[in-house]
Amino acid sequence: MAKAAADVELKATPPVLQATPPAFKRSRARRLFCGTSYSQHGREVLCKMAAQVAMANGSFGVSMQSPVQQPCSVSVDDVIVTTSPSVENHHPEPAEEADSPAAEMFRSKAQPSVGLWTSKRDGEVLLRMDESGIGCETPITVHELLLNSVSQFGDYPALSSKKDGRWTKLTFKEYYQECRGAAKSFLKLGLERFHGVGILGFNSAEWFIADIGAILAGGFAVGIYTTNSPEACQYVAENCGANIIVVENDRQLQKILEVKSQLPLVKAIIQYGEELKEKRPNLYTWSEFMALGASVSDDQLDKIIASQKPNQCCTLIYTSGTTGQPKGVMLSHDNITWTARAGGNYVGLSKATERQEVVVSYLPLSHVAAQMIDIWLPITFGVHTCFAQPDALKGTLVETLKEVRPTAFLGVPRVWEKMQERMKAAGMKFSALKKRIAAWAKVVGLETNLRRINGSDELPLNFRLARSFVFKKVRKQLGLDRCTKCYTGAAPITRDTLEYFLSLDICIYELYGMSESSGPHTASFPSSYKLGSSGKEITGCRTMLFKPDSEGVGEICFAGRHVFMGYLNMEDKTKEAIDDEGWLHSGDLGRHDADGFLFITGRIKELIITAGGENIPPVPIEDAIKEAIPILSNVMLIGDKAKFLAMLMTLKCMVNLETGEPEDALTPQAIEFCHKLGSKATKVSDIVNSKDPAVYSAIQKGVTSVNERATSNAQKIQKWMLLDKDFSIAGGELGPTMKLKRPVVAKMYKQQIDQLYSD
Ligand SMILES: Nc1ncnc2c1ncn2[C@@H]1O[C@H](COP(=O)(O)OP(=O)(O)OP(=O)(O)O)[C@@H](O)[C@H]1O
Repeated sequence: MAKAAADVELKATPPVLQATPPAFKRSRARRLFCGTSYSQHGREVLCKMAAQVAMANGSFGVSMQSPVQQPCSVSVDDVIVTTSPSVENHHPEPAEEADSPAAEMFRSKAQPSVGLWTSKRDGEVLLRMDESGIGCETPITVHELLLNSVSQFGDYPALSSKKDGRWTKLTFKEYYQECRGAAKSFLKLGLERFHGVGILGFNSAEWFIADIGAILAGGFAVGIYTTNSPEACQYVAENCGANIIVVENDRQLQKILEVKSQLPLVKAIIQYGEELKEKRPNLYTWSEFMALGASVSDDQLDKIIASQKPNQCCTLIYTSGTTGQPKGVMLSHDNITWTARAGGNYVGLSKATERQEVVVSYLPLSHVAAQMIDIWLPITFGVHTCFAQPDALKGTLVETLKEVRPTAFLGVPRVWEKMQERMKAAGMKFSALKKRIAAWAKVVGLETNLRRINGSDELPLNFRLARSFVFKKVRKQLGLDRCTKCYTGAAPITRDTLEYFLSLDICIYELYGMSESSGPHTASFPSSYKLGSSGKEITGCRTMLFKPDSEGVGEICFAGRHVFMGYLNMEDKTKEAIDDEGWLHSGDLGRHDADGFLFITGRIKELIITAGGENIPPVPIEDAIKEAIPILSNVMLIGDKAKFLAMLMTLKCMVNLETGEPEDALTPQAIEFCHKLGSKATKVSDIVNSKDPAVYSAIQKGVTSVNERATSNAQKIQKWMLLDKDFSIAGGELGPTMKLKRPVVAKMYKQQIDQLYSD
């Protein structure tokens, strides 16, 4: 039996117990813990954890004595745990003998001091270990997570893809082998340690395999938004030091080729989704790429895998830039593996061995939410991921949902809103009788579900009837008939949309978090739900409301093992995000209710501060306007440093399914709205060019009704303008998760805004 050792260093600084595995000491691939503990119990936990990691590295039969206060040795059957009082005093001893190549790697990577954050690509951080519970579980790497997954779910289906009308699937075992294969090929192509593999394309098995392959090969997995311009792709590729770019198709390839001459570090491009239109040096098809790794040995790859540490970066998530230049959010192995475990446990995901969950992968994978839901939770819990078609968001998503019938589904608010709009439009075509039944069912559905949220478990007869004859059919038509976990996240959702789905007996649970928290921070689920709240912290995560006002609203700050490592190459931005005590400042405003539910009330970065000095969060006003005037698609409140508030508005119009561009034709729902007012308009231009009196006065009426409810005069909308084109991702006004890019809109429509304030 191999002897192993782990060192534990302790420092008496409240409030968190931190530990960072591993560095290297003495003759074997041992791991070092730098811990901060403020209690005897904390020290015990730290020692236990060190022992666990030592065990994971090949030592068995651990038993422990209680650790003592000062520098000490805790003798363990196979593990020697040494404790000493200060992290700063630690200097790793040089290796005496190099008995494994992994040891060699560890030695060269040992850092004299590590903190809670870093902005260096090869940096390490202290892990924010808890004293007990899930927060003190042994940190693992992505590779260790994969091995766990293979041993538990090896033969279960992991990934299913539909091509030319046929589904093909990979089991967890096969998936793992494919990832290893991709890792070898990346090494062959010259992927360097802590350098990026940029992945630019729609969700597919190849996307996942490239992502994980990049990590196993010691690089960074870096999703690039498919909506990025060539320059935005260049920014990300340059920032992460990409050696390799993986693209889906010729359209994405052309973007990279356009900027390739300015990316000297890029050594190869791989295209996975369609055949190459032309051959070029260093351009590979997916199968050519996968074949390259044949000459790389398992041993070579295993050495690199063995050198990886849970507290090192493996993934970069680039923020979508709704508030400025995108930042590379560095996520460590532990950020990903711990958050997936903690988040999945919290919302009650079942393991494949009990009941296999199924999800549909369609949201942009460069976003942290999609990576968590589609890649990391599935690997942790053995979830089966099925890929939607590339035109999912242009209309085919529901077809895939109907076919796959997922058990869990995450939609960003805009996805739920679009579903709501389509269902309303379809409802308009119902016969009078069907319309009456639907209206009755929705009233019953909402009333009953609101009562159930407030604790009632009564299911009255009318509700049961509505469920049998209406709700079940609706769920089936949406492909959500098996789905017990419907989520929204990534942006605020309106109460109107939540209530609409609740009236159809679909309760949408909220996830709240950010890239910097590896995805989720709070979540709601059936027994922990309040309408309009984003739930409570995932077990092991903590919230602090910074500088709360008289109503208890303060900046939401996070702590826990989900907090990111830092922004790549952006030390100042990192220091702005993580304060001296280690709290991550989200920039969001929120309050807790008496039961501990978090309500998000706005974003500091979005606050409008009028010339009169009043702070106004725009979202509640915008939501109220959209609810009062259903023909509106997008609205943006403006008035920063101005004397009064004004609003830009767009109308609901059809979208070109190919380009995603908004068209001039109004949606059937918008046309119906106009007809009810006596307007014959069928196009956006009909309304805007003629300032259609019926529509304009209906909008003014809605604005006036919202103004009447305003808490102060400063919160009233004094002027508004209808734009002749809806906002869109293609147009640049919306981010990839369909979040409004306020600074971009302000710039694009400067002339119109100036006009509002000059008249
Ligand atoms: N459930 C939710 N309700 C309301 N807002 C949410 C929710 N989930 C996430 N958000 C918002 O999204 C933000 C995190 O977004 P993310 O990390 O994806 O950054 P981004 O939008 O891509 O980029 P940027 O930082 O440039 O805005 C949160 O800070 C919060 O404002």
